[in-house]
Amino acid sequence: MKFTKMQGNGNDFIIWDNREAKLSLDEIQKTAIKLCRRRLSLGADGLVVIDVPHNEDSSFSMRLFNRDGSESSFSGNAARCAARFACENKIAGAEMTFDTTGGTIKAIVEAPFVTLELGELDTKNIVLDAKFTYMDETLPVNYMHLGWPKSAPHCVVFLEKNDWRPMESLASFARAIQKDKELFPEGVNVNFLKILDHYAMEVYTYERGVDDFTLSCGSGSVAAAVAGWINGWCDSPVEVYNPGGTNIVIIEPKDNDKLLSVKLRGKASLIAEGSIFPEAL
Ligand SMILES: N[C@H](CCC[C@H](N)C(=O)O)C(=O)O
Repeated sequence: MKFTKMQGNGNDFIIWDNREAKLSLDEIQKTAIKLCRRRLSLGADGLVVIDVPHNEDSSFSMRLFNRDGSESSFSGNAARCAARFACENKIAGAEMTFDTTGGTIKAIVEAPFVTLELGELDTKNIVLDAKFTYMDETLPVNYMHLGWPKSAPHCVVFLEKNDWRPMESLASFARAIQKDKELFPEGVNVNFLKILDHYAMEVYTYERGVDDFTLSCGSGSVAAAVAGWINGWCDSPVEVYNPGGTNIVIIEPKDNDKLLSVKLRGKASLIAEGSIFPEAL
């Protein structure tokens, strides 16, 4: 079994081209769980599966399976990696359209950078002015779903710029939010956001399906930038600093700010390609 390893700002993925091998969904989910184990196997935050396109204008389709085998409908960093993989392997040109579980998107590859055109986000579906309380502490939160038509849930938690609490305490807060099955029946990615200035923010994402902080989350960066923009704290383009690198989020309002056209730009780096031995599985 041949693989490619890639990373987008430290969010690392194993890329599996399923166009010929045609593993079943069940086999793919089992493979994701086995291969993503750190130290025991290849190790990654998720497995990206490339397959034949579903639409005439698309060059390929992609799906992302988290390290616990669950599927996410939308991933910014994984989509950038998929686009660069497709370009390097001549599955698509440098400007391409491809299908994701969260809808058909466009990408432009200027290696190692990739810009994704993610389509339009309807602001009426974003929950503003919410709060979440855990262990006697209440923090302001916003939540939204990203991906069209199937979407991934994101919660943005606002921290003060000088809030330097340990990551373990943020992790406990994130897990408490994830446990709220009434608000988030499908689980949720929790993004902690600190506004640095009008064009820059710091974001740490505790990811659903990984059950840990990743070094970067592309969709989390989009959710945080959109929340910052909607609350009037930042303007586009927003530089989102994740521990693993920087994502740029470009937001263009349309129809009296009812719709936001969103682009995500960042690195998608090639690490290695090779064969997986049966013992890795
Ligand atoms: N890290 C990814 C998101 C993975 C999504 C996932 N954890 C979920 O929604 O289940 C990103 O760059 O957007």
